[in-house]
Amino acid sequence: MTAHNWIKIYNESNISEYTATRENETRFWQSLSFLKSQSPLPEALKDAAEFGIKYVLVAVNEDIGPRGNCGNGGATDGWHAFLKRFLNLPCNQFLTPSNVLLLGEVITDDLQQQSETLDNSLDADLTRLRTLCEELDVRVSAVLKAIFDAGLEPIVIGGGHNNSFGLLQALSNSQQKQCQAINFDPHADFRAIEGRHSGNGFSYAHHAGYLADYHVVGMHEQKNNDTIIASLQSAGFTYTTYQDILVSRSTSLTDAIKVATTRFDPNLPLGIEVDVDAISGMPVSAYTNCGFSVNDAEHFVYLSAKQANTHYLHLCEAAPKNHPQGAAQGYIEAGQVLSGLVCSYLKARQN
Ligand SMILES: N=CN[C@@H](CCC(=O)O)C(=O)O
Repeated sequence: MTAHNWIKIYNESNISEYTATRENETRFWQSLSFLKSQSPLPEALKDAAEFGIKYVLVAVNEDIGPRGNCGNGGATDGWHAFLKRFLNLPCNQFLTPSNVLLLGEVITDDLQQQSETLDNSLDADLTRLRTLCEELDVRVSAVLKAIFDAGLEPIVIGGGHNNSFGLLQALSNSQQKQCQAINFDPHADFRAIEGRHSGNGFSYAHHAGYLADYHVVGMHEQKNNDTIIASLQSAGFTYTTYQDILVSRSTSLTDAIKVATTRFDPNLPLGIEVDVDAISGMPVSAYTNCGFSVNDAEHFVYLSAKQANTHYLHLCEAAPKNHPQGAAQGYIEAGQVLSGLVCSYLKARQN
């Protein structure tokens, strides 16, 4: 199976349910490009790059990873909330996404379907969820490698943080180099090599030799056990805690980001990771009201994306249906936040 088998490529008909028009304004959906070529994905992406495309929006609609991590479902829907908002933003002098390709979705439907009846409180079902997550890794990695090989920057939205593994594997294989990642997240996602899930994307990437350096911004002191912290430290990786930034205020968010950006090797590729469960009140797999603000997250993305060696943005774990006030509110808020983060990335990369 190749990358082409694992992608559902969008055209206008896939977004018509989300879009509206307004007189005298051009909206983002009217400025974005679709992949029109009949060629296999790798060639079609290279053609798109030649036509001036720089950024690629791609979805991974799944919640197998968070459920395989003994957590809640719902991360299947972040992408749809994002589209509803992002596609209808007005193009203007601040931002017009004319070099952005709306590629589509990594195919997950069959895996999601197989996972539907699995109960993560039962050992056998948990093992099966982790096996399905491994199958998903293969697809994410294949599609993302084709994007990186074409010299394009993916913006990956949806699903659990498990997909950091496929992203880092793809980037490392494409560049033939180890990678670095900066992660805005209360969780280090450096759990044991115990079967794939959303809590061990970075430990697996390190174990497999894809991750050379890693810094977690806003790691929460009460959301990581001793084994996770010890494993992170023995890998030589670092963190700045939520408590450092927002409780004792012994450092600022800006300085916490600079710990990584000043230390990281400019010759190695960098991935920007945001688990939106870092943000207070977000509808996510693991809800918190003790987190960062939306504009903190936007600042994280903006400042990190200013690094010349940045290769991707990954926004994961949004689960609109888990909003305490219901799905409708969850869609509105997830859509706004994910759109704000993508715009912060594009603005940082384009200026
Ligand atoms: N990517 C998230 N990782 C968290 C999950 C927390 C939760 O679902 O409650 C972790 O492993 O701790």
